Amino acid sequence: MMAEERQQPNLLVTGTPGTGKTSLCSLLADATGLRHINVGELVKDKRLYDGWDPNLECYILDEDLVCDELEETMSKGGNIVDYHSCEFFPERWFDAIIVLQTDNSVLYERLSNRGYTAEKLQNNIECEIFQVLLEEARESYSHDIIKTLPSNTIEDMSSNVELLKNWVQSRMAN
Ligand SMILES: Nc1ncnc2c1ncn2[C@@H]1O[C@H](COP(=O)(O)OP(=O)(O)OP(=O)(O)O)[C@@H](O)[C@H]1O
Repeated sequence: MMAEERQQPNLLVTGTPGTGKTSLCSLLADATGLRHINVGELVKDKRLYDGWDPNLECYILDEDLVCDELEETMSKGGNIVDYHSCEFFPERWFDAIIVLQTDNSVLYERLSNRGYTAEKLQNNIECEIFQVLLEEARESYSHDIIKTLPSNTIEDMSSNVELLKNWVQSRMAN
């Protein structure tokens, strides 16, 4: 289904682990009534994986299984998808791609608090320094639907929720 046939938009919120995707998506879902889809949780719950990566300490998701699982829901619209990758989703699913960005020192602090191994910590900090998720989004989606938002402070989180809530509402009014 093309974007214009959806009554409610689909958003993707992406960014390096720890930038605040889940926190933002959860608040935005409450504020808009849209459905929050945490892809990491979905993969675990429905076993949509293909093994475990011991280096990155995460499941290796099966992209085809994930896309098949989500197709019907996404075609109806009204979803906020939360995941630290974006290139394997069909381009037609999304009306907006939000890339959260966090300063290295702030991100380091957040990820250290999670008890990550040194290797995982370094991988994630490098991912943020090299803007891996933003590049991935730019390679996969039209640049005019991509928006970067800062996610350093609670004030950032509130203003991001407000901005995206307004965007969703104006989109639905049209
Ligand atoms: N804008 C922000 N200001 C201050 N703290 C934040 C902000 N965003 C998130 N946090 C905090 O940072 C931690 C990580 O947030 P969250 O789990 O939402 O990130 P995530 O990007 O979804 O991570 P992952 O990809 O690993 O699931 C949480 O403790 C959260 O409370």
